[in-house]
Amino acid sequence: MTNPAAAPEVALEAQAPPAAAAYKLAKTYGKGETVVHALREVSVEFAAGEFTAIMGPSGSGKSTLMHCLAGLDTASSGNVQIGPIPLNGLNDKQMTKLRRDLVGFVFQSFNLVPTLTARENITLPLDIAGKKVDKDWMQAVVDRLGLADRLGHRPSELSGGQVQRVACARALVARPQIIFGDEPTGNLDSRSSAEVLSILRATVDDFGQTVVVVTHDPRAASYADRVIFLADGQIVNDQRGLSTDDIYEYMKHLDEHPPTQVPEQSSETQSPAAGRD
Ligand SMILES: Nc1ncnc2c1ncn2[C@@H]1O[C@H](COP(=O)(O)OP(=O)(O)OP(=O)(O)O)[C@@H](O)[C@H]1O
Repeated sequence: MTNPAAAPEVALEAQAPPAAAAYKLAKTYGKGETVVHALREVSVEFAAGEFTAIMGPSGSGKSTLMHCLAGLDTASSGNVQIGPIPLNGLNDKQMTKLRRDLVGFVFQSFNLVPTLTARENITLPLDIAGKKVDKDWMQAVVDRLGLADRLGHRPSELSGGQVQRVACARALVARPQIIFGDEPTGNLDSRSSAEVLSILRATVDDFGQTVVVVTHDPRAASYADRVIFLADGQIVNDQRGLSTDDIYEYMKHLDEHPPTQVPEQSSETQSPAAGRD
């Protein structure tokens, strides 16, 4: 017999809004003969609690897409939503507040403040925003990342791996709607890189966090639940459960069938999974 208590949960899950989404997002640079279509009406939704990697050849529009999604850049047309909030029409002040309240960032260079302790670095975004730190949550994050006995140290007194973990804790402690990573492992050796990716993976698995990273590295992308491939400003593939080899093979395929072979324009030419449905 069906458990009647389970039904509402399923219904709620089906209706859960995406953590972030782009609808028909276009970005062009320049005009006339020199025009560059960095994004060609890209539509994509990022489900809450999922880890997505964005891949594609150099110049395919990965960073542009991520920057528009994170409210760091504005598109030429189309819409972006963070949670239920459309970014269109927000002024600079509102955009800054939205980034501060709803978005976490983990960048290639981890941008810790050298004169502050690990604890102060972790709480800095909340302190700037004048918000109270949720002590229990901070403790849970710090414990999970193995930083409990390092909170009084400055970045120069921490190992490279610990610096990365502090940067991840800082992104997590404000409980953002979504964490964006721009090549978060770009400068790291393979061990440190695996550590950052495991942390991001754990934030999704243990805390239900939503994570979206741009990466060139098939191994890094294999930590994700879902991989979106861009070519020539369009989503050309969107799949879940890919191995490093699958991702490597598809990237090779994109190199052998360069972006000029992707048809011009519009959401109809994208992977069905990329559309707003
Ligand atoms: N400020 C800009 N002015 C002109 N063209 C730009 C500008 N920023 C990006 N572009 C162009 O837009 C396209 C997409 O760039 P984007 O940086 O998003 O690609 P990417 O996939 O992140 O590349 P990479 O992997 O090399 O970092 C490229 O053709 C790039 O040259």
